[in-house]
Amino acid sequence: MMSKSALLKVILLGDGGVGKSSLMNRYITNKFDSHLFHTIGVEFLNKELEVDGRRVTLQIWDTAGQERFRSLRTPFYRGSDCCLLTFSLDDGQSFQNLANWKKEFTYYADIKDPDSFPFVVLGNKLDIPERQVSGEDARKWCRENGGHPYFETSAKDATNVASAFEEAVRRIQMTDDRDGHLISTDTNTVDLQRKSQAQNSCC
Ligand SMILES: Nc1nc2c(ncn2[C@@H]2O[C@H](COP(=O)(O)OP(=O)(O)OP(=O)(O)O)[C@@H](O)[C@H]2O)c(=O)[nH]1
Ligand SMILES: [Mg+2]
Repeated sequence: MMSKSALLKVILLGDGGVGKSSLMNRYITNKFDSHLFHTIGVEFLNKELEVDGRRVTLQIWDTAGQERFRSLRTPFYRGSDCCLLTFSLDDGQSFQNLANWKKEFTYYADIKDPDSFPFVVLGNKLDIPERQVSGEDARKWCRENGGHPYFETSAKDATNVASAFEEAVRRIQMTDDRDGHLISTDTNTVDLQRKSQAQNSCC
């Protein structure tokens, strides 16, 4: 039986139109729609995968980036295991807004220690030749804001999409391993008190 820790919630945040829904659709259904409607509120889809020999169910939450939908998306941030901060490489403003997205997420998800929370940054629409954001600037931002991994993706031609989601899983597993979360599951609780008593009576 799978433990609860195998269900990983990953949330996509970023300005309206940067391609969050397209990235999720590309990853889950391997399809791309060039006339996608703006998302209203949130939607989620599950995908089972294996990363580095561990089976997980990835639950991808796609949110509405437009400001007018703020109150519809923020209640769904809690319980996220990883946040994918997304911008569009042909839209400098969406890159400038990454800091606001990180702040909004940290606040509404109630993240106690943002420095150790796994964020992954995605620069999408790599297939569009007219870039407004250089890879160098994006990497610099990631370095200076917590050392986040950075991926340049294209939902249109599928570049790096699977790699980015798999990196999210890896980051969660790294954080969980470090904090020891994977040791404790619903069916197998370790009782430290009892163990120490047993050791005392034995020796
Ligand atoms: N050329 C290109 N277009 C893309 C790419 N990803 C998304 N698009 C297009 O960009 C537009 C917006 O994409 P969405 O996926 O709806 O953007 P979103 O971030 O979900 O937007 P909201 O739901 O409003 O937050 C659509 O017309 C997509 O077809 C990409 O990688 N390359
Ligand atoms: Mg959308």
